[in-house]
Amino acid sequence: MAEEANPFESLQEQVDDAAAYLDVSEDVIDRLKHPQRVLETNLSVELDDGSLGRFRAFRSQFNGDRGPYKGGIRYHPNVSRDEVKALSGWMVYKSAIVGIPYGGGKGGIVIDPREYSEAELERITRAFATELRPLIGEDRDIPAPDVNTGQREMNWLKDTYETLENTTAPGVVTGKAIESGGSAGRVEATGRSTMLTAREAFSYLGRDVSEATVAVQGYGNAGWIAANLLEEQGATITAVSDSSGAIHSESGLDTQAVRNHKDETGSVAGYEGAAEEFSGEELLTLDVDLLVPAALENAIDEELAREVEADVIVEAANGPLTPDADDVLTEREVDVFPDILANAGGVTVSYFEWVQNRQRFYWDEQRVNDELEEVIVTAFEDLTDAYEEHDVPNFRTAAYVVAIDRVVRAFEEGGTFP
Ligand SMILES: NC(=O)C1=CN([C@@H]2O[C@H](COP(=O)(O)OP(=O)(O)OC[C@H]3O[C@@H](n4cnc5c(N)ncnc54)[C@H](OP(=O)(O)O)[C@@H]3O)[C@@H](O)[C@H]2O)C=CC1
Ligand SMILES: O=C(O)CCC(=O)C(=O)O
Repeated sequence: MAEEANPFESLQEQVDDAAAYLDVSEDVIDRLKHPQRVLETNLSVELDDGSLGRFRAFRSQFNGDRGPYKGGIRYHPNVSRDEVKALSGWMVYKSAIVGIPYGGGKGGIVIDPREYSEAELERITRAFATELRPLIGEDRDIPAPDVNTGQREMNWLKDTYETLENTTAPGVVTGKAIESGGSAGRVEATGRSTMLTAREAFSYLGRDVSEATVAVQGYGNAGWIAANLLEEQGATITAVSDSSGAIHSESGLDTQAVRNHKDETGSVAGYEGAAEEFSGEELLTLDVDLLVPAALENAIDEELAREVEADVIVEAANGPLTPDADDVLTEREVDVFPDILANAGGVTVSYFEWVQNRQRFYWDEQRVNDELEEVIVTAFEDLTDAYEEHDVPNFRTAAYVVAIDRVVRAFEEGGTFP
């Protein structure tokens, strides 16, 4: 089996690919390929049985030229220093392409949260918040949810920070519950931008997403909402998967009923409305119009890319394609619309949440969704304009051309120190 791609090297390759189309010096590009700083820490937390749990945790602050570091916190056994570095770099270019005033950061704890009680997870999260406290702040670095974290963890982070700082600072994290200062529409935002990107992509390609058949890998926050909103657009969701495997129905799955089944049983497997079940990997090579990877990095490598049958890929996950897979799909003329645009709804509505927190003035869901749509449609146009203007091989490189140019301009116009 081929060696797993290192996501940090993937990010660096993506930056280099786009830099070839920009008139920017090598040292400035090099600066855009390395994080500013990475916190690595070991959390010591008492477990329910009285033993001492030890957990490695990271926070990478990649680049702050366009604003405070911003990005989620992931709980997963595969979290690593290089994964967090890559994810924080992707945040830089994501914020830039949608034009929101943030840099990029990302954090994570090496943990399988399913093995711990809620009380243990709270102590672990509060221990991490204590380590993060000197680095984060409403104008410094603003965490948010990612894989296996959500409103609950964000509330604990905020509460710990505010207690230690003896202040109120709701904008120190986003993705909070509404009662703790969260924004309407944040839970749905990542899936919503995926749907909007797919809608714009199909229209750009002279097609209609309402007529598309769709397969979605991953049925968590990003995947299930994307599936649900695409179904609402009229698309037929023929297959979805989670870590237990994939379910399939040629006539279309009822996404809400699948969600209810997963809430009750823990997985999509066993959903009675499915005609058949197969491995999660098989879902990625189904003959569908649209494939939405919404799980983890490196879902599609070079070998699998040769077997992809979808016409269009819209990336809800961060980094689901290895650079080699990207090359194969470009050669095979499969249109890939990149993560830094397609899942940018999460950070965009996080930005709206932060604005609302700073103003202590809250918007209704319609306003959030309308503003999000405008941001994504504008960014999509910026991306396709760059695709047409530069002789780039694919939409990912076009997105990076736009994003890198914006970060470089902020750096150069902001001046260098000393
Ligand atoms: N949450 C957010 O706001 C944002 C998330 N993202 C990105 O979206 C992706 C998903 O995150 P999110 O939805 O938040 O995370 P969740 O933890 O909510 O969901 C992750 C989903 O992926 C599934 N999964 C894991 N491994 C596999 C696999 N091998 N095959 C199929 N499915 C698998 C999980 O299965 P199971 O349920 O069985 O565990 C789960 O359904 C990540 O790349 C994340 O960085 C991007 C922007 C914002
Ligand atoms: O909402 C945010 O700030 C960031 C979400 C995130 O981690 C991501 O976009 O990958």
